[in-house]
Amino acid sequence: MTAQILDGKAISQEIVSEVRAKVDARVASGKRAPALAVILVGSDPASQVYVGNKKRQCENAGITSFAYDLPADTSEADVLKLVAELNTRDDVDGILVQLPLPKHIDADKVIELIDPIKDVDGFHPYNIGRLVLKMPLLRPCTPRGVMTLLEKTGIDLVGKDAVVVGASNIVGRPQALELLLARATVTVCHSKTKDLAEKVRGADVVVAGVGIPNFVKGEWIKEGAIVIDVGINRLENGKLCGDVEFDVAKERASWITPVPGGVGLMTVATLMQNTFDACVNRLG
Ligand SMILES: NC(=O)C1=CN([C@@H]2O[C@H](COP(=O)(O)OP(=O)(O)OC[C@H]3O[C@@H](n4cnc5c(N)ncnc54)[C@H](OP(=O)(O)O)[C@@H]3O)[C@@H](O)[C@H]2O)C=CC1
Ligand SMILES: Nc1nc(=O)c2c([nH]1)NC[C@@H]1CN(c3ccc(C(=O)N[C@@H](CCC(=O)O)C(=O)O)cc3)C=[N+]21
Ligand SMILES: [Mg+2]
Repeated sequence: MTAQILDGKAISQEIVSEVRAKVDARVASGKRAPALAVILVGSDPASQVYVGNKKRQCENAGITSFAYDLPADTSEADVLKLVAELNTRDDVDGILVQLPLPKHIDADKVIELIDPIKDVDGFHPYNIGRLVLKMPLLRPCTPRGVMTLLEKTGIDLVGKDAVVVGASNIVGRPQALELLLARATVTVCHSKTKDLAEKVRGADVVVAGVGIPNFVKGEWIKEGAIVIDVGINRLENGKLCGDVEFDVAKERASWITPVPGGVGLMTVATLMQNTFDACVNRLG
């Protein structure tokens, strides 16, 4: 079987247009547009690309964005002070602190200070806890974006065997919780997992978020499986590639996401949805 491509570019544009329509209706009713504050500490080139994409999609969605580009040597105390101030500002609905932060700043401490109602990344323990307890509020963007892609296949996830490769706080763990909420049977794999190939071979749905190019071999993919590649790896030749051996996997999968043009774009589009939702949650 040759896979159909799950087109993150087209689907993310659809999502942003839907948010735009809701923002326009909101503004037409006399309310203000949603607003997102984005904090970037330092000048990591990949982070600059992602933050640039976020600002551009805010414009497309009609969402106001406030950029806080801080030098790499900004103290932890100053970042915490900024978050505390943004928590109190009535004209800010969403707060996003771009990760990774420089080593001298404790990211967990910064995330925990964000008011959960403004936590559009969905990383705060409160929002993760809500997802665990089957009552999600603001859901992490990447896994929520993956669920949107899975919906677009039209395939019912109920009772399907899903394997998540990677168990990080921002990708693998919340992805497993999302799939469980959708009533799939979920296996979460990580660096200590035995017989990874065998686990992937049994999967109807594979989500890979590891950070190693071509780590998931195409030959492991079950005929007809859905393959979602969250990995973003930059090769020495400057090209981006995912965690899945795409060319081989696409000959076995029913659906597959490309890199670039897949999950990354959905992450940013989902951030627009979360920012709209956070605004409505706060202000109606
Ligand atoms: N498309 C998007 O929007 C996003 C993409 N990404 C990309 O996704 C990838 C993962 O990111 P992130 O989750 O932050 O990465 P982390 O490094 O935080 O986590 C990687 C996970 O992969 C696991 N892992 C590492 N080596 C192996 C191995 N040999 N076998 C099985 N599992 C392994 C780790 O296991 P252990 O827990 O045991 O350490 C860990 O759980 C990266 O390429 C990143 O760039 C990230 C965020 C958003
Ligand atoms: N607080 C926080 N929230 C995040 O959501 C967050 C983060 N920190 N740190 C880093 C990861 C990674 N991430 C991506 C965003 C956009 C693309 C993206 O736009 N990708 C495009 C192109 C990227 C390119 O050209 O480099 C694509 O895949 O086609 C990828 C990855 C968000 N993350
Ligand atoms: Mg990480």
